[in-house]
Amino acid sequence: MPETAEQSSEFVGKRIAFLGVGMMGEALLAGLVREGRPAQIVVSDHSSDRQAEVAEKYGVQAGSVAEAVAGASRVILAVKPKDMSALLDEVGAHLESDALVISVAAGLTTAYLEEHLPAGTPVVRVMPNTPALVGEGMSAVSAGTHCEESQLAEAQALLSSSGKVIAVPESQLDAVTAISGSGPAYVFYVVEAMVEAGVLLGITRATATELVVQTLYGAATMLKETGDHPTLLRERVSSPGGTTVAALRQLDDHKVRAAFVTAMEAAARRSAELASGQG
Ligand SMILES: NC(=O)C1=CN([C@@H]2O[C@H](COP(=O)(O)OP(=O)(O)OC[C@H]3O[C@@H](n4cnc5c(N)ncnc54)[C@H](OP(=O)(O)O)[C@@H]3O)[C@@H](O)[C@H]2O)C=CC1
Ligand SMILES: O=C(O)[C@@H]1CCC=N1
Repeated sequence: MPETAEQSSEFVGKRIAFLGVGMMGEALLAGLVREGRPAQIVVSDHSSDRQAEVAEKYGVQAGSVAEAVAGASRVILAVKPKDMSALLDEVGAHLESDALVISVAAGLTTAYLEEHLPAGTPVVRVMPNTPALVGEGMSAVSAGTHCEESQLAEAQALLSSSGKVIAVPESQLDAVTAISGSGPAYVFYVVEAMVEAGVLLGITRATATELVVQTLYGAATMLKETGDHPTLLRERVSSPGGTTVAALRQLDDHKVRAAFVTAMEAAARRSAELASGQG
């Protein structure tokens, strides 16, 4: 792996290895690069095309898993759960003794990660989400058995480059996955539906998209900035006998609220299944 003078001296001890730079790996990488740390980062991906594309786009180094892990003080694992066991075997063979391992894989517990890594390895399990790509991510972290407070804080600091970070008990991470991990997909699904409806009502797709996206952004900003309860905010939109109540009655008749609950229960269940190796 080619090294610049800068990378071979002062930055080596702080090197961050990204193993797997698909959707989620790239989203987190983008935050660190925005923070101005590209010289510290080495990426590795199964797909050599993808690895080269990401390395070029963000101006970071690229190499094999062994090259990325050797000399890295932080190792971020962002492969699919089904690929994790093979990756952990490879990582374990090259891991520095004081390296912190951070996994973003859905479902896979800190106990699972610890079991597949050298004894005593400090691990942090994270559930991030893709808005990290634009610095508006939401990550929840839990520490493994050998992870000290300072190492959890280090992981939180690293993730804060791509958005908000909270620490939760690991028992809550399946629920977190159902809420904020998968959450962006529910929002995009609602956007698709609203745009389709707008087109049906005779608005061009471009205009409908602009209307929907800004409405979503405005509503999210109101929720965040006012701190008001969503019920109160919804009631303020709903004039007596008006258009909004007519629409909301249809959503209730179609059991949309209940559908969200059962959908999110399914996501949490699936996260727990991934932990027990079912898939
Ligand atoms: N996407 C999301 O919204 C979120 C994803 N996550 C978690 O993030 C992880 C990654 O998901 P996502 O980014 O969507 O998946 P992607 O498939 O987009 O990315 C994973 C990448 O890792 C590569 N890979 C597989 N095995 C290895 C290996 N041994 N060494 C190096 N690279 C490897 C894959 O290559 P190839 O395809 O060639 O195998 C692929 O490019 C998952 O565990 C997921 O649960 C968590 C929160 C949100
Ligand atoms: O769908 C998944 O399994 C991953 C985890 C959360 C979001 N995407």
